[in-house]
Amino acid sequence: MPTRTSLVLSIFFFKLPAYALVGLASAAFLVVLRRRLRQRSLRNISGPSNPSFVWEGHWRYMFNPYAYMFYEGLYRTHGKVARVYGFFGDIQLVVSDPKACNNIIVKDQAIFEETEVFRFTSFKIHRIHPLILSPIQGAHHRRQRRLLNPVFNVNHMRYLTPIFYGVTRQLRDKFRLIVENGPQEINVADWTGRIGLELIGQAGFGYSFGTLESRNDEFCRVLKEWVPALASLGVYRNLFPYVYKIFHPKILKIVGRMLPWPGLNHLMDLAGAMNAQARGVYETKKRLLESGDDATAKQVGEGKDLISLLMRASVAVSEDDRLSEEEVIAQIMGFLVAGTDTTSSALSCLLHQLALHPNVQDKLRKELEEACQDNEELTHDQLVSLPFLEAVCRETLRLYPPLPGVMRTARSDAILPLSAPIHDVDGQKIHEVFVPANTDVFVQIHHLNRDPSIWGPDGAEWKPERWLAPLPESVTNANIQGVYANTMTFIGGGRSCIGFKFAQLEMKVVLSQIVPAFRFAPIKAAIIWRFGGISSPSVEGSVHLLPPKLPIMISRV
Ligand code: HEM
Repeated sequence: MPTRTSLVLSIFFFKLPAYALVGLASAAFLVVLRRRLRQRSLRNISGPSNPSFVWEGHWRYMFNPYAYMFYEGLYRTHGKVARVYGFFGDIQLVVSDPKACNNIIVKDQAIFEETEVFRFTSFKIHRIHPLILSPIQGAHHRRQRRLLNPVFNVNHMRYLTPIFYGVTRQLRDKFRLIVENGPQEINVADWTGRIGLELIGQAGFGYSFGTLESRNDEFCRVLKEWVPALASLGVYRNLFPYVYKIFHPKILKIVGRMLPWPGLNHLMDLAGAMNAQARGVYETKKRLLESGDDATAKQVGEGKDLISLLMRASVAVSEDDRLSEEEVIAQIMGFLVAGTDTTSSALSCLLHQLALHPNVQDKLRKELEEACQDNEELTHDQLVSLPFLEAVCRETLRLYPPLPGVMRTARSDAILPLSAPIHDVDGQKIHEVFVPANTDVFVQIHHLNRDPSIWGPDGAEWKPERWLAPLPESVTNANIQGVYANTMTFIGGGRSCIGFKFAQLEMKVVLSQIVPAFRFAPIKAAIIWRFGGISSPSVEGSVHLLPPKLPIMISRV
């Protein structure tokens, strides 16, 4: 006969945990079943079969540096709305139909919100405060945008222009030294990474990272590795929202460190480095602002940088609207993540195209030389009025969007109208797609921006001249509601890129200084532009994708 104590012990140690496990498993099964039943209408959408039901579906192909091949195949075989599989057979949609994309990003933005996976993996991993780029939604997000908008307006861009020139002069001097004794091969991706960080440092935070003086190379690497490191977690990122809801972040941090999972450990190291850097910038700024106007005037950027403005503006508003210390640090981190690698990728790509198209390069050089006859450094207004410079930037950002896609989740049932009907798996025409609540959708900016039915049969070619004539009617008719040049490169709606004018100005200042001074030519090896999270170049056949490599010959003009 079992004693009373052994009975209690067996219930406590064996039966209760077993019941709890069975309970949890049954609850998870019911959740999955309910979702599958609700998603059954999506099975009619054309798409590849599920390579692994239980675990990762297509995520292995969608989030790796070779993802561009998968998306290309998907687009060619299944068209502008394709069904793919995620975690435990979850159905997701990859969309590049213009009307459907407008609905997701603008018209129904209240329904299609940032995915939980993005919110949790990106920022909670290091327990940083919610920031504009991440979990915050609704009123909280609008409040932060309200505070940030003025620091990104055109007037402020005029103030920032001289800061951009200061940094770019440093780059030009470096290039001059490199080509002193004749043409040289340089890794453009490395240099654009350095200048991208220094520009955001000085103009964004009034802080020099010293990347053009060969200081802080390590931090450039951290930023370049962040998005690929996130993508490398693959489908396992789906677990994060659940574990974060159940366990305390401190426990997760300790457990995360102990897990034999190099990808996660690496991501935590990167997040730690970014957090420390962002805190360092904040502390420096705070000290300077507290020491008064004289000290601020002497710092890099003379206190006109975005974060100084934000901190001052934040003091001036009511207590409820004020950004807390953690929120400002979060903004710094957000700008670092959102504004460095993206601009670096765009600039690299533009210089690559100029190297491949010497005629375009000459034409751009001529326009810049003529404009700079009286003054080597053009004002903001002069820069934005140069038609060919504008055309070259637009064409690059259209054809090679640094962020090739964004992800959203339908918070409630939604209907996606289509600009042209698609055929379901039975060959029936569909004019709209019913999207059940909790379905993830990927807006495929890369394919939308080069769609031949919008941009014409040469939509996939780099032709800056297309912007010098009126655009075809098909572009106007597509009515793309992105904030930039009939494209979704910076998306649209309430979550559009707040830094899109900043990014364009960076690109234009850099080009205005280096194109008249140097000639860029391709090397023999082919360059491949890969994307998983962010577009980045590498030499064809190269196994090492990080750091990105874009070798180009540079010589004096
Ligand atoms: C060529 C360069 C850039 C590109 C292509 C780009 C693209 C984008 C895209 C597509 C988004 C939306 C992401 C999503 O919703 O999932 C975004 C958001 C954002 N970007 Fe950019 N970006 C660029 C440069 C910058 C710069 C230079 C800054 C800051 C100085 C910046 C700050 C932000 C912020 C703060 C958000 C979040 C906005 C919000 O959630 O309200 N970006 N960007």
